[in-house]
Amino acid sequence: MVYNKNQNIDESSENMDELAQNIGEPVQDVDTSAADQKTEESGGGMTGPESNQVKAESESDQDNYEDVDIGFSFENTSNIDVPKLLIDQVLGQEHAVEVVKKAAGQRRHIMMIGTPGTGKSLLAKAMAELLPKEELKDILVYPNMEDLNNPKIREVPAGKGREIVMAHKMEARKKAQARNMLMMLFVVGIIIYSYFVYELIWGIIAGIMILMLTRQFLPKEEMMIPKLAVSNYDKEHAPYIDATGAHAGALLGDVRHDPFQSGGLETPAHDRVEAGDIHKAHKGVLFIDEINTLRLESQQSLLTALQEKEYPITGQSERSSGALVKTEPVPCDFIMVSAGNLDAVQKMHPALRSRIKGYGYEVYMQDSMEDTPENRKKMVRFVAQEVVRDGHIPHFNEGAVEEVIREARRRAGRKGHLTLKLRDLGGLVRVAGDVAHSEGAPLTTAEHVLAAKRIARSIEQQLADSYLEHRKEYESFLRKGSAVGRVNGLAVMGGDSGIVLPIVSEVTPAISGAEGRIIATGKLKTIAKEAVQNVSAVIKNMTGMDISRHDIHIQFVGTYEGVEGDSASVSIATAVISAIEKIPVDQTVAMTGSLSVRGDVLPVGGVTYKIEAAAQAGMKKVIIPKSNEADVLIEKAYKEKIQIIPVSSIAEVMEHSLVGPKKNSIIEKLRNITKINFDIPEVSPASVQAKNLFGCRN
Ligand SMILES: Nc1ncnc2c1ncn2[C@@H]1O[C@H](COP(=O)(O)OP(=O)(O)OP(=O)(O)O)[C@@H](O)[C@H]1O
Repeated sequence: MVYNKNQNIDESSENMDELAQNIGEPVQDVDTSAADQKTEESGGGMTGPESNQVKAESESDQDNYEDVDIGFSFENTSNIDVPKLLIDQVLGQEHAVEVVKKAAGQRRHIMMIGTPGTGKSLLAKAMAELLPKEELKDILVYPNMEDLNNPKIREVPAGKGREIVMAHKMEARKKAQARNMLMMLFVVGIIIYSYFVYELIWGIIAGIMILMLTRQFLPKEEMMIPKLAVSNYDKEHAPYIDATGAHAGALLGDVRHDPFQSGGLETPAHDRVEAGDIHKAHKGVLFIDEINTLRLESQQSLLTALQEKEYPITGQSERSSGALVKTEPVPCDFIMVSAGNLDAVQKMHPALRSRIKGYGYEVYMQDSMEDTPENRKKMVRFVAQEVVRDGHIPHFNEGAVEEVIREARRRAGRKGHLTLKLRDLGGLVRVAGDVAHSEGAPLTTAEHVLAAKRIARSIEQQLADSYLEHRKEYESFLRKGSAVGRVNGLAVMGGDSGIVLPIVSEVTPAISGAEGRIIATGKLKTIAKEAVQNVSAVIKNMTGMDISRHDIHIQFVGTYEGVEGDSASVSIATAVISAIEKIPVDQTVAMTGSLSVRGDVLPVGGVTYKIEAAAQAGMKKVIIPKSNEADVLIEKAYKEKIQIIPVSSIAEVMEHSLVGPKKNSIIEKLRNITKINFDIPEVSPASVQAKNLFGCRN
């Protein structure tokens, strides 16, 4: 089934030619039609004999993008069975599922590393369902008459704690009632006696004083009632406690401050004890996302709790009366599921990491799965699950599910894969359902999903649109003609929104006698800075240009949020070479690619989003790394707007981006140096994933 997706395209890009103006750099109007014709003849911009074949292949890929063969027919997702157990609802994380099942049986800790929204907390919840309910316990805090500041702790079977507290309350009430009755009789006796022997007023005064003294000195039954610190009454399964971002008190337990402390109005110490997440997770699962954000002291205490399986509760604030109180050790035999990205591993307390390594499993979460009939079926089930979980939106018909799968392909960013960033995809399902619901439609259809795609745009996508509008309005990038030292680079924001990132270079003589410098501006972060250094190596070593007495300025225009990643290195190299050699760059071309120090163009992330951004911005051609070619899944309407040029080397980049006769000599130079190794080694999906995890975005 094919739907018209043209609604998604920003139509304003139609009139962009009128807007192109000279900004800062001298712009030359160059007739590029000859070059266009040449690229068309050579098979859509590719050079070499395999170009026609590649074109045919990419066409068939793009057709695949349109067709979604689920392999079976269904009326709507209400006909799809949703598994009862959460573990059976998890998609595409077979390894993690296996580990969770194993770890639940052996009570082992797990660390899950991977992209947000791929099911880490879902798996932790699923693990809690797998733990035996019979082992659950309640935890009671009792007063310790020998040392009131050291309350006693008792562990009882789940549900029993509530019964014990109720029994104590009943007992206390009965005792209090009997005592009060006796006291009343005594006081009435005194008043009557006074009335007859002395005067009534003395009897009333004596009665009030006796009542006050009794309140002060007689035992207070309420104070002896234990506190139910952890209750598992009526729990369907073992507890799942999410301690993400918890402060020390919430994580390890706390003792509340008592402003009265004495004089009969105080609250007994045991009654002020509050269990922490580690105690509430006793016999269950404690989930901590971004564990590295916990303070080091909290991580240390967590480690003690993991080792000892019990941890006393004390007041966390030194200035509180709660700090005087410390309970007996409180049981906390939980399974810890920690999660995060690679950063979490690096910044985590080494002893805690080593404990998990030694007594548990580490799992790397997948962020895409193969686009097979089996997995497409799972995607159908996913949509059904999300509809059921939401509980308010109408079920999806077959066409709507196909549209969701199409989007899953696009978001995967890898040929033949479906995304596993399912939280975001679930968001699309919910918005589509909301659209259908607001229209009163009985089922969610493909049109609702398409409408949802327009509505449910991430902040980054909206920001990217706003950038594009501003940049068009203020002509921050050119879309016509050519300019020296100016390149339309491409970047990704937030993982799913492409933007045009203009890069400008200028070469100026260095201060007399001083060594030339490379000055890059635009809030560059570590990898981007390194990329600039590598590019300078390419320029020095490969072109043989003498730049030792020149300063090379590289400016990333309008990058107020900073730049990270190395995928602009091809654009930087082009801008700098253009500036040094005074060869103009075709401004109808946008480009992305990582550059090796040998001049090879290496793959980058987010290539589909970048191409779409280039098309939306009005570019005519986009240069991408050849090894990313298979990842391109752009929507049909964009395909008609832009020509994709896959390249393997910097020489090819120059061929397709520089204009004018002077370009041939530089291309020749670059070709001679890079021809030794034109074949780029296949990049493993894992390395691209790792790169994404480390946040390489531009
Ligand atoms: N692999 C999956 N299978 C089925 N549903 C999933 C999967 N991954 C995510 N989801 C859906 O997305 C929701 C959010 O996922 P979850 O909170 O588990 O992600 P996460 O990896 O823990 O993300 P974060 O690190 O941001 O907390 C789940 O409740 C579920 O609806």
